[in-house]
Amino acid sequence: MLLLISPDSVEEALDCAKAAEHLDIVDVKKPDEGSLGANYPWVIRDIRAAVPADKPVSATVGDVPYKPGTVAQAALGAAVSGATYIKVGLYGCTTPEQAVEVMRGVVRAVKDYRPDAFVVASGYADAHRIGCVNPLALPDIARLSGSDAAMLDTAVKDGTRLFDHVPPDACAEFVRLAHEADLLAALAGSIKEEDLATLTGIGTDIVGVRGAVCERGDRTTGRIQPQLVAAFRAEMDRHARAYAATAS
Ligand SMILES: O=C[C@H](O)COP(=O)(O)O
Repeated sequence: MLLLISPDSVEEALDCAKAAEHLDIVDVKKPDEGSLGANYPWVIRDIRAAVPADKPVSATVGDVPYKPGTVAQAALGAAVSGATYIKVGLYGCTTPEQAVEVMRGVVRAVKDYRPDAFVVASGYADAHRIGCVNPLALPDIARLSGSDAAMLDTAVKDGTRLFDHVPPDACAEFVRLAHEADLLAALAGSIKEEDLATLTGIGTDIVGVRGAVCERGDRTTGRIQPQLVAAFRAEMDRHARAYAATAS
């Protein structure tokens, strides 16, 4: 399982860089603009310059509206700024058809510019609270649009977590559907260390985290702490070993 960590600034990205050996993807975000809030192009560029070259930089395009042209242009902006993982939160899409249309535009805009870029179609585990597409529709949306991964996060950061909205069995189905479609499955949403056994067991490919590696567990007022990133990774590795031992 890969570990994706979401800093909100160059300063936090530098703290991520101190823990670079423990993480896999640095995900640029602006949490005060929403769960998948988009940051400025120059922040993406500066973070790309600040973290080791072998660590991919991801950028969120935002909790986007159903405006395919606007979103495609924004996604290209993230790619031009140096991100190679482009994440789109399909917040304003109320049907799978709308979501596929948005993601097709993103895939074309990004891959015309950079064919090896990795496009992530993200939905929300708590979609019922905001009226967007069903979480289990995401793998099909990603497949039909030519995206590379399907992801779930939570839209409302109020202390509720991924499994409060999409229980482990349904997350397992999400991962199964993603794998059946040859996609990576990414899961996030106030994930804590205690969730790692389940996430490992269901075959999650990428776990996305912010709050759990911030001081006081506070994704808004706390800053990412390199030692918390290292501790989180150690737990991931422990569960990976335990799972491999039981599987063999
Ligand atoms: O992409 C992952 C998110 O940044 C998750 O943030 P969170 O762990 O605070 O919910």
